[in-house]
Amino acid sequence: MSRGRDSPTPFHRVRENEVPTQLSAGGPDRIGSPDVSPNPQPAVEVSGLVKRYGSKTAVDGLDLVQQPGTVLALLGPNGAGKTSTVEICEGFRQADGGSVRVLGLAPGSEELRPRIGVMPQGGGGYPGIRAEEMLNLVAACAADPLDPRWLIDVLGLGGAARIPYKRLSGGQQQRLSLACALIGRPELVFLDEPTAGMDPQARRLVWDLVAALRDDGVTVLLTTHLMDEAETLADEVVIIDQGRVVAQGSPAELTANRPDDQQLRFRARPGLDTSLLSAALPEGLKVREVTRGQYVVEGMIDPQVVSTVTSWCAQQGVLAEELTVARRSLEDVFLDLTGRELRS
Ligand SMILES: Nc1ncnc2c1ncn2[C@@H]1O[C@H](COP(=O)(O)OP(=O)(O)OP(=O)(O)O)[C@@H](O)[C@H]1O
Repeated sequence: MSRGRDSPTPFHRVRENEVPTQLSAGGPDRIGSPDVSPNPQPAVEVSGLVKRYGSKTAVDGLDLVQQPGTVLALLGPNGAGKTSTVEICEGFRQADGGSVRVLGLAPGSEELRPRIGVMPQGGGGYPGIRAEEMLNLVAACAADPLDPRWLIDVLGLGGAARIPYKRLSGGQQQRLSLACALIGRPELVFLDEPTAGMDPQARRLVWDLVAALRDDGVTVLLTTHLMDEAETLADEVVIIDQGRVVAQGSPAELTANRPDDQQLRFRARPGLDTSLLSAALPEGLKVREVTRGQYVVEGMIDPQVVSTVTSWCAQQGVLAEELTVARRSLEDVFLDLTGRELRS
């Protein structure tokens, strides 16, 4: 039975603009039906995945395991192979090698279809169809859909319900696509770049919704090239580059800092002699030019180290710009592993 408009909803609305923050626990108000067995099988299991397009290897032996009820972010720059990986899991692309199981089943199997929700990159809808008509159509394909009206409200699309798809803003189209992914109460949702092109308010709404899904035990596999998105939402981050996993772990694990593992970063003229700076600093500190003109000093950063770096730069006749002492971010992890920036 679908959730009626007056019946309790799975979301607590705590803000004026009705941004969902959390799903209620248990009972009929769950969006999904998580696996609660003591040794749950992985929600997603990818092993040695390979995808080629002609001579281009887009996914190159990728492994990942996602536990049920978690949020996993595939983080990587454009072209890293995120969409190829996700669309193989969804059953929309064929792998050229390796194996994939989704909820223990082969991607694309009939049995799997009602159990997953898919938000593809860039959305896509018939230009003349109204937002609420589109959601009603998708709801009609589900055995036990959520109430479309309710979901439209939750996603802040109330004012756009009767607007044809083509006339919705990019962010509204994205939110409608997300509503379509969720309407069938999936156990597992794939969200490909869910906040691409959204303004900060809409992005926040989607972030809250993902957190709410997780609270309700729904498994979420999302792709993003935004490290703050991965850092905020994910239990597990898999950083991929050129079709390979370059690092994985929780955001805290990936960015973990020991007291002697701090970073001082600054920008200056490219090609400074880092061995000279290294010699001026206490032993144990490492100095590198990670990309052209972007320098990093790693180790125990104290006020004396900051002072030494700025005066050494002054002696070289260069200004140390954007000097920061910070814990490592996922962006730094990616930069250190690949020598490139995530946004490149
Ligand atoms: N249908 C296709 N035909 C040919 N090449 C493709 C095709 N789809 C993807 N590619 C290429 O494969 C590589 C990986 O693409 P993919 O879309 O999987 O990466 P992505 O990490 O999702 O990137 P983005 O964030 O830009 O979507 C890219 O070099 C892309 O150009």
